[in-house]
Amino acid sequence: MTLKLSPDLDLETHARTFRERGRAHIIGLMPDDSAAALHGWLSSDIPWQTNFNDGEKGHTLHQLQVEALNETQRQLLLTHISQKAAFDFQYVFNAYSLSDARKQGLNPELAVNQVLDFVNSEEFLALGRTVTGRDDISFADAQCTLFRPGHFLSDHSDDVYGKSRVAAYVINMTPQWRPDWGGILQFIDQDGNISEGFTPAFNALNILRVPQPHAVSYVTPYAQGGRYSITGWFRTGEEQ
Ligand SMILES: O=C(O)CCC(=O)C(=O)O
Ligand SMILES: [Fe+2]
Repeated sequence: MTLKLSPDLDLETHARTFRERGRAHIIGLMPDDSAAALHGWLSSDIPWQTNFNDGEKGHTLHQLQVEALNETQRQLLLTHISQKAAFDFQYVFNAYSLSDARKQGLNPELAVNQVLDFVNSEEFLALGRTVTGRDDISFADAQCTLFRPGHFLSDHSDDVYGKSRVAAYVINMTPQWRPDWGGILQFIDQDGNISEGFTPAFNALNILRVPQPHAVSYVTPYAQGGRYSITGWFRTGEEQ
């Protein structure tokens, strides 16, 4: 199954919205069969890791390491993360980096790996160039993410020195979600208000200009089913 874009996307309208607001929300990104295939890969065989940060430093726990924690250790880790989140940039969520897996030759048998080729296909990069108005976009990196209850990503702007990020993209692959379950992609204005929020959706693409303050709100304990996405950045220069 090769993933495709829907043939009838109105990219000029999204480009105008992006110019005006610094972001765009594109529904019906792929034909139904592509969306169903991607959803199948995301909800079955991914070796999810747990990503969290301690200040500037990112940490990744592999599934076996998470399973090896006893209840006390798990609670200590979560308490530590919550305490840091009160005052500092903080995140915790499940992820599987397609870019790192490709570089390291990991799990070559997984069908989901081909999503990295999809986001680097001429048609997906052309979509990114048209919507952002930036012809110099040359590649995209990608990771699968899964936010479950207790996961969040606090206020940040995606602007990392040396990464040449033009815009972030988030392919929403969550079949069922309610806005009051949390996990909202929130845009934070100068007064600290939420100027816009995108609720997890199915087969929709968010594109957001870098830099701009945004966050993924805390996923409540009663959220069902998981918030699945493919996330990455449209970037310039040599692929790295
Ligand atoms: O998952 C999302 O909606 C946004 C993720 C994000 O902001 C990031 O990974 O930097
Ligand atoms: Fe971000």
